Amino acid sequence: MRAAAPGMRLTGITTVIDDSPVLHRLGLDVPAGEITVVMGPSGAGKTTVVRHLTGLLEPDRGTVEIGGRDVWGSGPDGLREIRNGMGVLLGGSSLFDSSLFASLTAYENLDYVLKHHGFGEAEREQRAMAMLHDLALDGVASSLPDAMPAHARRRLGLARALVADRPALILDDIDVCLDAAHSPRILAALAGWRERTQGTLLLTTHNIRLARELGDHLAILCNGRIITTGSAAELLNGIDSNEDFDHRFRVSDFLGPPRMADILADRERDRESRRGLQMTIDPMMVRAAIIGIVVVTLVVMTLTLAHLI
Ligand SMILES: Nc1ncnc2c1ncn2[C@@H]1O[C@H](COP(=O)(O)OP(=O)(O)OP(=O)(O)O)[C@@H](O)[C@H]1O
Repeated sequence: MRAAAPGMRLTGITTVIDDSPVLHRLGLDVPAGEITVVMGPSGAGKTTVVRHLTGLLEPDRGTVEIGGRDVWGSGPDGLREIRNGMGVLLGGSSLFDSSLFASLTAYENLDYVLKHHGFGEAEREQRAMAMLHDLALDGVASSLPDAMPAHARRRLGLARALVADRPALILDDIDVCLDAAHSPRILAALAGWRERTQGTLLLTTHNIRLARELGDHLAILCNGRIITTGSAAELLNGIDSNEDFDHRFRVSDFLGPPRMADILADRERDRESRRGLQMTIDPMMVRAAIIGIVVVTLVVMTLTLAHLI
């Protein structure tokens, strides 16, 4: 039987690390069975949100819920159960970040996860081999993670998160995997996971195209707060570059003083839109509006005078 996809919710999250505020009153809803993409500039707090959701870092204030369960109020056993229900890929490309066992080969790393989730031997072999193939890792099945190139190690981390078809998936900064040669396979593997589990996926990325193609929902995180949420397709419609992204979401407003280049670019855009507006005003319409105002004023004055007399 397929496990139900959990919703995720962060409420009023405030986090201070080394006396520096990182998140402040952050709220985020991740609907069950859908894909939510979190975007925002470097240092905005995306990884910190992931660490709260995955039970790695307790916030100073606020609550984190997964499937209605309080992640930080469930005790060690509860936390373990919640963690068992999710596949996780942490940011960064080091061995530690990818949650891989250094002493196990690529194949054994996947087999370990599958055994932990109670799969029988035949299904373990079938699933591990299929996942290695899907993510172009056949050639390194017998290699230890340390001996692999960083991009392959990263894909193995993703394979580990996907292989047991858990109903929740949290992927921090998968951009590292998304080189031109491998991104179609990665997107296909994610689509396969989604089809099989109908699960909930939260991912963080800087990749606008990926967010638009994959995301149902988009949340923009800036300076430790969610500043915008909505449909990923609608919010990212027509955005092709980081400059477009910054302009639409006014990201630079949240990062200290604005840059002169942005101000000059805004002025130019205003000038252009004024020019566009002037061209769309029809002189006949202006004349008709003035005549209408004069007629209405005369009628009102006549009625007022008649009333006074
Ligand atoms: N362990 C830590 N010690 C000190 N500061 C930290 C630590 N972890 C995070 N921070 C600080 O918290 C802020 C948010 O970091 P975080 O990694 O969550 O941002 P991010 O949005 O994921 O960035 P990126 O897109 O570059 O991965 C940054 O200013 C960072 O320096």
